[in-house]
Amino acid sequence: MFPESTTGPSFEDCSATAEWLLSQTDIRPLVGIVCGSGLGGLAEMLKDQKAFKYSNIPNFPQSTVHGHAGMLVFGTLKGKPCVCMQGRFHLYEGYSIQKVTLPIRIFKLLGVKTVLLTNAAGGLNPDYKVGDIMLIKDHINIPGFAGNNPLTGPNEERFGIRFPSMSDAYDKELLQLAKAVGVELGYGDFLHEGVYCVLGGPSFETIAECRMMHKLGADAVGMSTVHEVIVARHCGMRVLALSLITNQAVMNYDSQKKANHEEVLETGQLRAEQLERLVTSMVDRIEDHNNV
Ligand SMILES: O=P(O)(O)O[C@H]1O[C@H](CO)[C@@H](O)[C@H]1O
Ligand SMILES: Nc1nc2[nH]cnc2c(=O)[nH]1
Repeated sequence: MFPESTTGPSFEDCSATAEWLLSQTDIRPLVGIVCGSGLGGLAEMLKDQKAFKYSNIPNFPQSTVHGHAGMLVFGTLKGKPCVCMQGRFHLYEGYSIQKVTLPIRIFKLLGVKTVLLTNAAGGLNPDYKVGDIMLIKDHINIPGFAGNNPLTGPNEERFGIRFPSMSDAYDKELLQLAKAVGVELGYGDFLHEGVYCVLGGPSFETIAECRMMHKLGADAVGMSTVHEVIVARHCGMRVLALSLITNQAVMNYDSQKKANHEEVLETGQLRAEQLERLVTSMVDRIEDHNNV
């Protein structure tokens, strides 16, 4: 028997939420977008919007973090039906890891095929500058090392298999496409491909932890995304994820710098337009791409 804390919302709970949402809108989304800290402006690009406050959606958690508005927005982007989370959930908010990732399963039940995840992250790679964009090619799941994985508990076969692979978590074709689109948009100078490391937060990292993560092969660090990727891959959706490098992780003992959420949100605002253009162009091309 699994302890209650690892059972999470049931398939029936997820279905009830998805059915409720589908009864409220005619939009049948194929792309699901998650906005990172300070990146909620992405949702405003959707046309013909139908927006739901998280507090009005059955079984949905509430956003508690500044920079995460707490709205689920349906609409079209370049004519493509999308659903966008303006605000995600994090482990440090006190939600179970199953609750943090519940919206991803709801995406699946809404009919989403491709998930586009964004986040704000600290740069560990010394070549990265504040404002750079990193396309995520792989991750290091530190909470997962300690058994905190969103698939812990009885496996729900209606979503996926017990032991999904993660070596193919980040869709290679979508990564190539994102790189090409980034270069077309003139972002080549500040676009990277790298490894994202997730921690539980909410405290930022120590200097020793930053050095360790960099030595382990991580290029950026954050407190989200990876759990969503695992759940999305478990139920067979394709994933593209990107980090906006909102601050440089502190790696030296003589540095006076301190990571802070205000800088994270400010950098989000600074790069909002470019990020919106990248996401819009990707959504525009994803369907063409899927049809190949
Ligand atoms: O990953 P997102 O949701 O963008 O948020 C990032 O920004 C917050 C810290 O400033 C943390 O929640 C971190 O994970
Ligand atoms: N853990 C972590 N999350 C972030 N989110 C944005 N910047 C950072 C950072 O430096 N560290």
